[in-house]
Amino acid sequence: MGEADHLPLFESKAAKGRVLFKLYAASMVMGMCLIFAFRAIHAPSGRYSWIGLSMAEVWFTLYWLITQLVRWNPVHHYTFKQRLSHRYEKVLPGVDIFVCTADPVIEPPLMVINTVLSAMAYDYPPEKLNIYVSDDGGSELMFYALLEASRFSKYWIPFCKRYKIEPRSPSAYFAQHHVSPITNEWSSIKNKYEEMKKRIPTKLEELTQELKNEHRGFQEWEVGSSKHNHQAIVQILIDQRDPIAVDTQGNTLPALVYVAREKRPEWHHNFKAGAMNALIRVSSQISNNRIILNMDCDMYSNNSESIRDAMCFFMDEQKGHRIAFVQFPQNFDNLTTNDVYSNSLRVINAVEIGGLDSNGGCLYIGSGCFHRRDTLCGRSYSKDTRFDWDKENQKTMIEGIDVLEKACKILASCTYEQMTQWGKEMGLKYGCAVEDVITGLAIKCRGWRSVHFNPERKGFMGLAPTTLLQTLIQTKRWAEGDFQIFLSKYCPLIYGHGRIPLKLQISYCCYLLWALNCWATLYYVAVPSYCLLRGISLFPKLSSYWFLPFAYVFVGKYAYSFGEFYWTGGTVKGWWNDQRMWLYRRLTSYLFAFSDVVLKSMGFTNTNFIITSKVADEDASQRYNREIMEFGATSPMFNILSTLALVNLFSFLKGVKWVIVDSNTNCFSELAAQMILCGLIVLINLPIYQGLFFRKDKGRMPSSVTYQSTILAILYCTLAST
Ligand SMILES: O=c1ccn([C@@H]2O[C@H](COP(=O)(O)OP(=O)(O)O[C@H]3O[C@H](CO)[C@@H](O)[C@H](O)[C@H]3O)[C@@H](O)[C@H]2O)c(=O)[nH]1
Ligand SMILES: [Mn+2]
Repeated sequence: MGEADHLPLFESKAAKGRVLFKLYAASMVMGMCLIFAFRAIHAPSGRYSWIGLSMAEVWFTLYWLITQLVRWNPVHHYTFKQRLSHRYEKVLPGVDIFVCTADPVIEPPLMVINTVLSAMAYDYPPEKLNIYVSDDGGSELMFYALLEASRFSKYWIPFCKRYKIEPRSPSAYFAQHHVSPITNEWSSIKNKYEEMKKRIPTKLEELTQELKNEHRGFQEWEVGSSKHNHQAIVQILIDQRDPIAVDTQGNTLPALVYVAREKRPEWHHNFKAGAMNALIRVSSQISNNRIILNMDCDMYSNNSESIRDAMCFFMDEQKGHRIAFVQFPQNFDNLTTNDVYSNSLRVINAVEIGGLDSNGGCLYIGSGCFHRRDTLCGRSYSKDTRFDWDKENQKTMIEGIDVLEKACKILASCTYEQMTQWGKEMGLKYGCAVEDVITGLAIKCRGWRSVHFNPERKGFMGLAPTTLLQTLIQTKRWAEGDFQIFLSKYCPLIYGHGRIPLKLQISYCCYLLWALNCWATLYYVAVPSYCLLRGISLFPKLSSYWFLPFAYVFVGKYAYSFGEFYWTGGTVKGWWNDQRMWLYRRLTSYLFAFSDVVLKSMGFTNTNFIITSKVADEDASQRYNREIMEFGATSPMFNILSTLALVNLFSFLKGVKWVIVDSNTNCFSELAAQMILCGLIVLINLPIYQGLFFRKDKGRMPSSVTYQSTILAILYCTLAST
């Protein structure tokens, strides 16, 4: 072994500028202490609004402290893929790639096969890749699309590899490269893609018997079977042992397997976690690769080297044996310039998760995560854990394809998990809306570490929701799942005690306590405006020294958040939108998440998983591209947002009237802070007023919401003024 053989396969660097950050944090803490001193010294006796506000401030401070811990010492990792290839090219482990889809209408098969094709074209020995598609929609349309993809891959993979193109999802590639750089072959492959697109039916009626005759697999769909009621279907579309399973250059193709686990109305299917567990079992029968990559159907591979990146972590001689999973950030390619719904997860990806990583291991957040199979299946870490990568452990199949498929069907049946540890100690955990976060936490509590890897060229690109309601519902699912974990036996502060570092336990709370944020925020939005109407002052006078800490903390917090957002590549307007969305999320998603968790713990509701739609109608997507906020649906969430926006508008106007019309400057000085607060809330809510009163398009606020919230707001204000 030469000198070079001892160099690590990855290195980690701490972020710079930490001293400045720590000074800033210390000064903020001082500011906050002064605020509490003011609250204590000036507390008017028996005023509940004051006590409430103080409590809200205590909460904000506690939560802010957690967010600082998450920012304390972020690390970034860098991989050395050449060293990997130099040392291990021959013994690179096989990878099973899981793609989950659940509904052919809101997750169009064409999108799914683009994800599949991008996975098949990874820069990795193709004989070591196995792609498994889990179709919870149990749809023949999906199956047909996959059949087409298996044929197209014969052309697509050699094309990708010869010209080293990126990204390797055909639709994303052609969208980014309008003009051909490589003429002839480029046009021919593009034509093939377009033809394939035309052949894939979008409606079941278009799937003719003639098309179905192309593959024996269609016989698996029994008469009367539906999304929620059908037998297990496992079809190996590309069998690597088959001599014809080669691309146009004669290279082996990655294996491709279609799986629709059995669904019966009387059996709970446990959403994505259930699908993943079925895939873990089915794949163990077919390829049993040691590394598993999970991709959501809407998230294609944007970087053909990601598998090699992940291997640099797993195969590192020094630290690799303890790493259970490598999570790539989730990036989105359908965001608008200023990201109206703040879906980019910009700061979370660039700052927070790296911080969690240094505090003991990042979160598992679903799509874009590489796992070791055994850790996902419940194995605990022990000091002697060592992996022998040289030992070839890919399964060599001897069974015929029919026998294999039959065996797999049993593994994908409803009854298989009965009386087993699946969903508990094995595989992904059930019963939580964020199966990923809870599973990742449990893995870390078994002694493993994890890595967050955020390379220059993004690893995965997905679709973010494109309407306000979809965004809020998605956030609600996340906040609900997270809060559920906090209240469960897996609460990191208890379950993690002695198992993971304390700073990681607390860091987890940054997300697990999202839902609780609703109360303090709701209070801050609803009560100061109420008191403004009554003429009750809740903050120090403008001329008082006590005003300074408030101003400092407020400006400091937002200036910092702006800097962070801007330096991680956001725009000014994007930051403003981000602030608005945080407010809306707290006022609606978190509130509903909180209530649902409480109701669930009392046994009134069940965990649900509302799948985010990946399609939007023409009209709505035009508005999305123009960054016009989309309301256009009735939802109690909109009622809350509109009512609060109006309440603040009325209070602000009343305050302005005092100052300007009545020239009551004394009153201004007393209530200035509240007026500023209301004024800012009004400013940030401009899109709501537009949606309520000024817009004519289909995306405006439904008139029922307008009426209801106006009446409510007027009632609230009348109550305050009397
Ligand atoms: O019954 C179900 C429901 C969903 N899915 C799949 O789960 C994935 C995620 O669903 P989506 O509606 O796109 O949710 P997102 O909020 O975008 O997903 C994020 O949040 C989820 C947890 O809430 C994680 O599982 C995901 O990996 C993460 O990207 C999709 O591929 C779905 O097809 C299933 O396979 N079966
Ligand atoms: Mn998604």
